[in-house]
Amino acid sequence: MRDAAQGPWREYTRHAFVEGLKDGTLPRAAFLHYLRQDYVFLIHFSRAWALAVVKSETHAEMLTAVATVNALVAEEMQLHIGICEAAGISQDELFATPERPENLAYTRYVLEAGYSGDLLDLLAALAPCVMGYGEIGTRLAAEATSDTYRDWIDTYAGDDYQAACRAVGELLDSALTRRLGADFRSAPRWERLCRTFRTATELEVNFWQMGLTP
Ligand SMILES: Cc1ncc(C[n+]2csc(CCO)c2C)c(N)n1
Repeated sequence: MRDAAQGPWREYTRHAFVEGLKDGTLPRAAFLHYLRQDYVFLIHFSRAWALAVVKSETHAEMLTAVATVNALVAEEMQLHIGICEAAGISQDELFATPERPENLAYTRYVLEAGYSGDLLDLLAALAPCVMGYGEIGTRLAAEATSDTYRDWIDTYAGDDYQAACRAVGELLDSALTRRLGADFRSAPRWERLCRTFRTATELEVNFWQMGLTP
């Protein structure tokens, strides 16, 4: 799926916003604006992962989906609350953040992929978010030249997050095999799933771009 999204994948994982996290040149105002939007994003993303529980067909699928819902609500949203609180942005303010159109487009696209499709359609739309941050985290942990955004980088480079990426990868592989067979890349649906993955990747690029314009 990533190979089919080549150009956008590179724009996503090497966006100017990401490079600014790496060398510490990203303005603090842009980072806080991004975090506030991302908090709203995570609310809707949690809903999409809850929909993955609904669309599961096995206990193993349910387990991974429900673990992701919990990680999102209990840990990742908590990270944003903590960083914003330290910057003087209260939780009430955070919750009341007006949603930017780039944010709305992305999360509702993912939810719609799940509403109108099955677990595969939903996972194809969810995967770029999970895997992209995994790639960005490991690269920045190795290449960062500043400690300004070290906490953020360490969250995504850390063992817990990397293990979550592997679990989602295994869920995607097994869900594909179960529904389309071991040779799922030759199935008629494969191309469309790759297109969904690519569109979600493009929406990630727009999200970074939104981050640069508070
Ligand atoms: C725009 C945007 N894209 C991806 C992530 C990362 N992320 C979103 S949900 C989740 C947990 C597993 O799905 C992770 C790591 C983010 N925070 N904001």
